[in-house]
Amino acid sequence: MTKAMDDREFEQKHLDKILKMIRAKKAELSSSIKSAEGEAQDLNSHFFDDVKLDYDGYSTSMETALSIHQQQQLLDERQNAWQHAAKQLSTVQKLEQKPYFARVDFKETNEKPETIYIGLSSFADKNNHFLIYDWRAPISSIYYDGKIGKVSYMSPEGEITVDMTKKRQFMIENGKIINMFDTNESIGDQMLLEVLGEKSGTQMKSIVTTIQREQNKIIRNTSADLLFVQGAAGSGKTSAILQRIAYLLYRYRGNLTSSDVIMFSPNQLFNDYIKNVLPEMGEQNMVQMTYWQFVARRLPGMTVENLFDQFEDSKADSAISQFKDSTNFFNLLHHYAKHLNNRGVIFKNIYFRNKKKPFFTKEKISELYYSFNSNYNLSNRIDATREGLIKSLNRKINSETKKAWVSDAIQNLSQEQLNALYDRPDQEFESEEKEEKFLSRKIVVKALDKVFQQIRRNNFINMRAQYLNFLRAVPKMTDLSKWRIEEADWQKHIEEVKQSFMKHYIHMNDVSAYLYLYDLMTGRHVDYEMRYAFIDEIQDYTPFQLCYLKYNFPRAKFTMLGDLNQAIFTKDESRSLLKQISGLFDPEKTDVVQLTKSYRSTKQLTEFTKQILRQGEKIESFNRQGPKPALWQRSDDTATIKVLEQILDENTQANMTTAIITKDLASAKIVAEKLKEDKVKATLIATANQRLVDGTLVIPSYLAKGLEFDAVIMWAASKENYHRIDETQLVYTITSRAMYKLDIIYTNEKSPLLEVDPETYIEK
Ligand SMILES: Nc1ncnc2c1ncn2[C@@H]1O[C@H](COP(=O)(O)OP(=O)(O)OP(=O)(O)O)[C@@H](O)[C@H]1O
Repeated sequence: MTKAMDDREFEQKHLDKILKMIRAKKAELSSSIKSAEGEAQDLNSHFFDDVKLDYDGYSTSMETALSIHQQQQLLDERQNAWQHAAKQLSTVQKLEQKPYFARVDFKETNEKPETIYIGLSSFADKNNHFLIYDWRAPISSIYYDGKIGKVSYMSPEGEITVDMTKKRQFMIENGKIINMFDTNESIGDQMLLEVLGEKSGTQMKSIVTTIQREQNKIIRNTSADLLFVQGAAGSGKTSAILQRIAYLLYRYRGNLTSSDVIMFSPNQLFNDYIKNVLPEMGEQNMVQMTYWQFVARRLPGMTVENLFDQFEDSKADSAISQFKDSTNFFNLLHHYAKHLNNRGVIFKNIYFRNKKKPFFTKEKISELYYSFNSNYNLSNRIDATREGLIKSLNRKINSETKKAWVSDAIQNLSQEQLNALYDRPDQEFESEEKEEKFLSRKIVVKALDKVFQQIRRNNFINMRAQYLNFLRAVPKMTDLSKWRIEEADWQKHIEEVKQSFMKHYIHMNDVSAYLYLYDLMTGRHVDYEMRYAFIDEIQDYTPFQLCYLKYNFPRAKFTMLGDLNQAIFTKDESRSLLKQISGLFDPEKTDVVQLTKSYRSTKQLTEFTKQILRQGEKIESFNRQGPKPALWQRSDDTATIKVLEQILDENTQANMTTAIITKDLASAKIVAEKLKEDKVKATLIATANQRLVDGTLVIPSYLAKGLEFDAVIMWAASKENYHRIDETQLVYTITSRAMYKLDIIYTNEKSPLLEVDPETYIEK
């Protein structure tokens, strides 16, 4: 028998032994869950038998309350035991499918040699001896980090160096080892090749078995306040974030829960794409949001410019936008708000019934607001004003009850409405006059609730006018010519903002500033609880937005990941992003990591796509083989559709999912329509709220962010369609979505942005 066979046999035996123990544990847990369930049911059905009921008068007596409480506690304990066992069972069930994926042998100085196995979670025998180590345990780090020989890892007691003598990887299916490799590399290419060779699906997968060394650094970083990751398309940024969240939840278990972690992602489609990764690793998903959701939920009365409009709005790269997106603009707002402490807050009248005569005039509100001491800050001022207004509101109740509308209202009440006003059905009054007084007061208080709510919600501040006032003040606070902005253009811009406000519409480059001004004026409480904030696809955020997120989550540690080469909304502005935001964090606590290797695509595809970039030379390809990209030039639309259908046919035969990526939504609709006419099955993804499905998709570029497909067809890649230099990032984003096969179709001349070494593609 060869040594390899020997080893394999040995490992299979070990696996069988572990599996046996796992199954025994599973049976044990299942039965204890059953009995816990039974007991809880029993308790529940006898709940009131055991509780001493003693209803005396209106309130439950102390003894009854205590008895209910005790019974409840008993139930809760059972419930907890049950929950704990159920969680354990689900872990064990996962382990049963794949107990572990690696083994490392190592020796610590002056200690005996050790062998450990690493899996998705830990598993111990009755004596608490670990048979499987969680991949996030300190010692597991050596599997990801080191080559054979001396290697260090961080333990809770500090750095420990060991001598690693073996590193073995397993592929296990249905209790059988189907493949195993001994490797000297951090993670052997062989294993990675196997994993990457698997077909894509509508759901992202965890990379826990093959985390790369550089990725591991991101995952296990606990020191940085700002961890900034710049990584090529497909270098595993998104994968690393999700693994990092799982790691942090493990590392700080008991202190950190998934609700203390928030992740901002490019769109809803993407959220859907990644939603299974954490649950597969046995963790709960974090709070997930898009920036649009984050701001729009606070402005229910306004329409906030959406992704679609933002993409189609070509003015986005003007000098004015650049200025409004900058940290300078953020700081200007702060200054402006400070000056409001002395004067300048714009108020609104508050009305009640009479639409002509205000209930509280704006002059009176202003007088109240500025009557407070000048060392008040803005938020105290607003609180005091609110209180003052509520006091005067209460004072007005009496005089209001004497008005004619109140007695009219009482006359017109139905018996049912009347009954609802009394405190008790049998309420008695000394006289009719007293009863009328009581009812009048009730009616007035109810009607004034609207006014009360307006005060409570700070609706006496004229926010829109205030924001416009700020924009008007900008030229006095800063020299706009430094931003290449003419005064007249600025005035025109203000007028445009005003017009859109009148239509209750707000642009993306106003919304954060608008909310920030509101927050500064009202002292809205920011979220001190959030401990970790993750921002994926950072290149599509403006410096202003990042400042605003930092302001909203002052205690959170930030992880920002992105590829400045894929900036499809902010375009070239993104280059200065890191510089602009680095000022927000302590430089000592800022770590910047670069990921240069692309794992998504085959060597042929990466070699092609990286040339599209002006600075793409840093991107390394991973040695996985596939066909070269194909360029299809055809003379007219009929011919391009024919080619499209031919490629789809080939891809489907080869069992590949294909995304046809168009520049915008309009052309995606046209393509989908044409395919439908020809009875070719394809799903149009028109909004981010749709679901990803198997089969062929037609999708506009800005919704394809962060996703990947076996095969991509770039539609209408002509010069006419893509010619601006700032569309480079867009073309790169589209083409880098492909894992295995890329076809590019166009009529007439091809886009100059696709001018690359002809050796790297084939023309068909
Ligand atoms: N260490 C790894 N082991 C196995 N697969 C990996 C690894 N790293 C990345 N991948 C795979 O590479 C692909 C790209 O990863 P991911 O989407 O995380 O990259 P990204 O950097 O976020 O890409 P983009 O910026 O283009 O959206 C995924 O299929 C992922 O599973």
